[in-house]
Amino acid sequence: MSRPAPILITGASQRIGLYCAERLLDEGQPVIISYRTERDSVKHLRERGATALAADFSSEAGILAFIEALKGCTDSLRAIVHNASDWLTETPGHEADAFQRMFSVHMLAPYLINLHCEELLRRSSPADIIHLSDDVARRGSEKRVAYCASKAGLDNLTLSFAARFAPDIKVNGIAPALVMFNAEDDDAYRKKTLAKSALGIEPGPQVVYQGLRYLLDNSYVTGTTLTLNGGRHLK
Ligand SMILES: NC(=O)C1=CN([C@@H]2O[C@H](COP(=O)(O)OP(=O)(O)OC[C@H]3O[C@@H](n4cnc5c(N)ncnc54)[C@H](OP(=O)(O)O)[C@@H]3O)[C@@H](O)[C@H]2O)C=CC1
Ligand SMILES: Nc1nc2c(c(=O)[nH]1)N=C([C@H](O)[C@@H](O)CO)CN2
Repeated sequence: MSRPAPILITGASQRIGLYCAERLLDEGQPVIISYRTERDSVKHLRERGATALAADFSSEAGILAFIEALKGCTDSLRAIVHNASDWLTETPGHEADAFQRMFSVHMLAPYLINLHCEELLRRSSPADIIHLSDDVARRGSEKRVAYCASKAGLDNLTLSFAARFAPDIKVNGIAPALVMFNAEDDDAYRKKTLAKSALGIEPGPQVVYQGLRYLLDNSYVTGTTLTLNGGRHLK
């Protein structure tokens, strides 16, 4: 039996992307990851048989260089998971740079990778694209205007690519609210953030993998963005 086509997860050197890559490898699914920072986790994924490609999506040139490297290591793809993300706040005097970075990582990279890798996906059946968005796109963010706008744009890419690539490639999104804190998050921030949802928990990355598994396994879902927000919209 031929080896299954690989699943690409971008930004998988840590946290949610790393967790999902590990779970897919546990199931015998070939995995390709992109990473920006060399970490022990990347070495570990290589040791488990994953292909790890360095990539910086903050520029068109960086995105196109990644696409070329990707095409050099596979002739098909089972799925693309656009997970890479920069959670920037705009610092005074650097607003335009932050906006351009957010646009590039969250919109230009998925856009160009989807367009350039369509044929790789069409060599697999079924085939999926999954965009990692953010529940905050639903209502806006006064603290992260550029980040939020770029995630809202990503949600719109889900709709457009779902229409363009149907019926051979399903295109969906996952829009979490809090999944996992960062180490530097202090107790006051953690308490305030947990209180924003009806369920009031930090669920961990497994809830994103459950959403990923659902979208990969379901033949009748496209153009949909799954909400994983603990009922934040109820508060
Ligand atoms: N964590 C959470 O609670 C939530 C997460 N999300 C979304 O889920 C996804 C995963 O979240 P999380 O695991 O916390 O993400 P991280 O903040 O850990 O970022 C994931 C990876 O993105 C990579 N990355 C950042 N900037 C660039 C760039 N310019 N080019 C290429 N890669 C880049 C980083 O690579 P490296 O480390 O190798 O430099 C990083 O490891 C993201 O899309 C996020 O927006 C949404 C809501 C809540
Ligand atoms: N790229 C990232 N995006 C987001 C992160 C993160 O750590 N990296 N974290 C969040 C928060 O958990 C937020 O949902 C609650 O404070 C959002 N996006």
